[in-house]
Amino acid sequence: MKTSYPKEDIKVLLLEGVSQSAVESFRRAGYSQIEFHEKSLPEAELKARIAEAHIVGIRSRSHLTKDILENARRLIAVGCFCIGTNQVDLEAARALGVPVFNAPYSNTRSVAELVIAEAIMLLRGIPQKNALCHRGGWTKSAAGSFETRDKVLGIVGYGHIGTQIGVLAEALGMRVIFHDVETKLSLGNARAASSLDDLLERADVVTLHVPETPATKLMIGATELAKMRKGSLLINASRGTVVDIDALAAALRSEHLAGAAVDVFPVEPKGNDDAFVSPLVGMDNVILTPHIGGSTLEAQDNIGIEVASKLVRYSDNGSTLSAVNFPEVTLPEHPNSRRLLHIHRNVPGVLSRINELFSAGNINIDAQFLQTDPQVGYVVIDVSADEAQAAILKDKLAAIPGTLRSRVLY
Ligand SMILES: NC(=O)c1ccc[n+]([C@@H]2O[C@H](COP(=O)([O-])OP(=O)(O)OC[C@H]3O[C@@H](n4cnc5c(N)ncnc54)[C@H](O)[C@@H]3O)[C@@H](O)[C@H]2O)c1
Ligand SMILES: O=C(O)CC[C@@H](O)C(=O)O
Repeated sequence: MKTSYPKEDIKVLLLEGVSQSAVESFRRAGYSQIEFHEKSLPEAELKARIAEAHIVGIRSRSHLTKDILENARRLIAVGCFCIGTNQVDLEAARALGVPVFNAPYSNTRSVAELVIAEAIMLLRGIPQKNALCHRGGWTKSAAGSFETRDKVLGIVGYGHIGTQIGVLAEALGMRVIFHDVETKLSLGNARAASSLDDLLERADVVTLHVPETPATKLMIGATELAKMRKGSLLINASRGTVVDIDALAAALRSEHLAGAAVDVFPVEPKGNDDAFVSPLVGMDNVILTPHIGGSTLEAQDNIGIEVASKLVRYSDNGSTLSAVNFPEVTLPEHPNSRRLLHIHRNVPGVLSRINELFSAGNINIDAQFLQTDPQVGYVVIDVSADEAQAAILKDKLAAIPGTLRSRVLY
């Protein structure tokens, strides 16, 4: 059957060592042209490779800017094999008619477990004791070493990760407070702080779980660090842009903070062979981890399956359920119809032009699905048409002013 993109011609580009479970999912779904890279690619190479690809899968390192996306003429969908989607210009992707998918839940438990472990380690002063032992030292002392029980944990960003941390922390006997821009249902005995400042002033351990947005950029700087309790601890496993890292280094040097655990950095190495540079390097009371909060085999395996299946579903069936930048439609299968997709700028008149086209051609519409957002309209039309009629319809759909993409799916 003639479609706009026969499966065997669809090129899938997978970067940053996404789990093999993703590769297997694409193969099982009949996709054979899969290009896999262990690392992110340098910008020029990324631009060249993505220009050939129909589907691209990335993690947090690859920045899909407007320029790169506009150059990716064949691209139909982007998969972020992680939670964060800040590395993709979502508006630019939407304006080009390219939905972006992610895995909003699959690694949240892994991050929560790491944060709890770090809170315990920091409260006990283990990072510095461990470092000293490695240098042949010995400090058998209870000074600066505390139980978690009854300590106040301040969670900034009480979403999927923040709430799980709250539940785990309460099981250890911690008192949980949180700050969020949205009104959130408190789980267990957690209580909303009256403001970020209130949280910073009360918490023994502050942990950050906000997304990277303009509002969270440098949300924790010198002023906020100064508001934290003397001897308190900071954990950042959200995004490197959320904390002013030089101000954090200064707060640790002055011993205002007793320690920190940092998993994400304003500038991160592109891959495992590149050097890591940070003002926190060499500080014994800081746990440094290479952005592995969500990197467990379980999480990566699940993310691979979750995001690949969303991309396959979109490519095979047109469903955009859970796309982060695009009108969402869930589509039933109509194997006896032909399915056409039309993505357009949401301007008056496009839908009537589409429908006129079918009535003029005396083509029966078996089912039609429409979803719009203020910028983009997405119409899926199942029709009784033969192969030649579908091809003609596709060309006519493509010629409607305001069209971003059109496609014969099956
Ligand atoms: N280190 C890692 O490996 C790793 C793994 C997964 C996620 N992350 C990061 O963690 C972030 C949070 O993940 P999640 O699944 O909990 O996301 P989420 O969307 O479920 O929760 C984020 C919460 O932050 C709140 N928020 C947004 N802006 C805020 C602001 N300015 N002030 C206060 N609260 C604000 C939101 O309302 C929401 O409740 C992700 O966006 C990602 O960047 C890191
Ligand atoms: O795997 C990654 O590169 C990012 C992990 C994490 O920060 C996320 O956003 O899910």
